[in-house]
Amino acid sequence: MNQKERMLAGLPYKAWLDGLMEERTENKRKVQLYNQLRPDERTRQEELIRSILGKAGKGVHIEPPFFCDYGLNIEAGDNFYANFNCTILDVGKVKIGNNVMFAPNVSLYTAGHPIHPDSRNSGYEYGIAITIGDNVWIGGNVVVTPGVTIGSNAVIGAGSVVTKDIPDNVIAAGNPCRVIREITEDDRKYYFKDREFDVEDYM
Ligand SMILES: CC(=O)SCCNC(=O)CCNC(=O)[C@H](O)C(C)(C)COP(=O)(O)OP(=O)(O)OC[C@H]1O[C@@H](n2cnc3c(N)ncnc32)[C@H](O)[C@@H]1OP(=O)(O)O
Repeated sequence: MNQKERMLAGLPYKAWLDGLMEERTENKRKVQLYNQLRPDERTRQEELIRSILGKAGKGVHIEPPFFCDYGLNIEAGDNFYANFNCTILDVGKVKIGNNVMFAPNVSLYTAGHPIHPDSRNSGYEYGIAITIGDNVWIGGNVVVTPGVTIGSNAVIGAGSVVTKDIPDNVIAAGNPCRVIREITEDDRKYYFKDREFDVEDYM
């Protein structure tokens, strides 16, 4: 296996060999262009983000500035929205489901380095896949660490550091991120805490 194949297999690999550095440079060039587009250049934004991401469903919008290593290792479903300053270290695969929203400063880190300093200084690093289900809302300043899966319909509270898998249908928050409670039918009619919708078309 070359270093790229090792990287994608979640094995220790060296990030500057076998064309990986060139791929990152090419991606950074596109990302820089994306981040410099004017807000009204919607068609160009859409074309460029589709050429950066490995896969993108219908209605993907990522607010600039956005940062990622390769782009190609990110798969986003339909209706993906990421607010300002999203950082995705996509050394490993990142799979994002349908109807997912990221608040500002969400960071997904598939990448990591060995713990022991001698192993770390060898230059080997790794990327372990991150998976986000459907209908997930991730609050501002959330960090997701390598290998985590966030279940469908989950809400991740602002400022959380998600170090372990989060099941479907829960609110989870904190550092480390833990389940606060399940989301149930009772949540349907509220838009914030005990404030009920005053409109009919919210479902
Ligand atoms: C796409 C975009 O751009 S979105 C715009 C950006 N907005 C955001 O990032 C806002 C994100 N919202 C949050 O983090 C909210 O706190 C929510 C959605 C998690 C609140 O969910 P609720 O069910 O209403 O939780 P509630 O406020 O009742 O709190 C329940 C408990 O969790 C705690 N809690 C709530 N949010 C957090 C959090 N982010 N971190 C740690 N603890 C939290 C509360 O303090 C409370 O604890 P207690 O029981 O000890 O008193």
